Amino acid sequence: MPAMLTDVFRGHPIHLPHSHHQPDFTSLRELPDSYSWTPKDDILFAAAAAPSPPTAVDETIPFIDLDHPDAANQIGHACRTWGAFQIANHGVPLRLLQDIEFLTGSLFGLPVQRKLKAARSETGVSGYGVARIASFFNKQMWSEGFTITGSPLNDFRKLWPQLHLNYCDIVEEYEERMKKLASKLMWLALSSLGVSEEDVQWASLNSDSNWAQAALQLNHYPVCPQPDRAMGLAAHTDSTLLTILYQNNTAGLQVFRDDLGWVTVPPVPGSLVVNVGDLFHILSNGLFKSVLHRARVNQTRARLSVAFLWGPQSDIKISPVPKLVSPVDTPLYRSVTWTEYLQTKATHFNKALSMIRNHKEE
Ligand SMILES: C=C1C[C@]23C[C@@]1(O)CC[C@H]2[C@@]12CCC[C@@](C)(C(=O)O1)[C@H]2[C@@H]3C(=O)O
Ligand SMILES: O=C(O)CCC(=O)C(=O)O
Ligand SMILES: [Fe+2]
Repeated sequence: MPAMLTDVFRGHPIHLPHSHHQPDFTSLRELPDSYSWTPKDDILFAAAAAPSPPTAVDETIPFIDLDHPDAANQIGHACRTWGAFQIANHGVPLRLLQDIEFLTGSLFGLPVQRKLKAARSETGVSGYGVARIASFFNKQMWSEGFTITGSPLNDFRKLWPQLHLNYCDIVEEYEERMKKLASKLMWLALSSLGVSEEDVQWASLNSDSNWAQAALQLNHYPVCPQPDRAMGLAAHTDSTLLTILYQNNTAGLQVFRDDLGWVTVPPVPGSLVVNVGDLFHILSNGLFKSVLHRARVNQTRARLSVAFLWGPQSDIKISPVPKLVSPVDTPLYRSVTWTEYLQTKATHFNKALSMIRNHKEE
């Protein structure tokens, strides 16, 4: 049995530079110093868009209708240029999106003491706590999270002694739908590069995606007294093949483009955001860009998001598709399993990709 996502951080306990306790966000009228970010705490904190012509002001990630006959090429283009896009006609029922949003709101609305009953351990993946990347920053993020890997039954029983089974059903249905959608999106994106199932042996063995696994990350960004100085979730790329993100009707997600700076992804009710993760960047031999993104907060509305983080089972080695590597070149990256990559990231954070890059012989 290959190691599961649940075990990846056994040897990589999280060490937070600040107090481990979640504050009671609702009682704070002023941003405590430990939550006040400056460019010193994150070099890209204030990276504004470069002065640009007026037409570029509203530029944001592409919005793609999956029923459009040219959807595959549009997805491929978005993966190469932005590393992110939004989708409509994705087939996930609106009712299910509303259910997962309700579940998320209800979870974070519980009293802190109850949430802490399901606190994530230092070496664990699942449960309530701050994002794992918190250990790489001196300042704290204005958010709380809940990660689900495998069955949420044990944790949910602690959170909702009465209603946990209903909530487990919602998570199960959501993950089922997301798995199918993620696999569809991956093949659409690869087909735009002329890559088909025969070219990716490990993925084509099983058409029902039994080679994949996922984590669900629920995020809550409470209303913030001084949003300009706060950071909801600091800039990062996801380690996944693909991440499918649902955001409630409150802006906050931003993606980074070298030429544009931070660009806001406007919430479009009923649509989903798709991010290219580091493993897809590796698989595509660097053609698809894993998108640097972050979440900002605001003064009037709490924000919720649900990220479906999707990648291969832990025994699968990901390496650049041979078809995408020129015969005279070496592949850009060495092969790596998701577990190995997550462990590299747990130590080296945003340098993880460069750690597994093949460097040209001089
Ligand atoms: C599968 C995973 C991806 C993730 C680490 C994790 O084991 C579970 C949580 C995921 C998450 C969600 C918030 C942002 C992120 C960088 C983090 O700290 O935890 C991602 C991780 C990732 O993609 O590397
Ligand atoms: O809340 C968001 O919009 C981003 C969340 C995110 O990036 C993540 O959970 O990995
Ligand atoms: Fe993310």
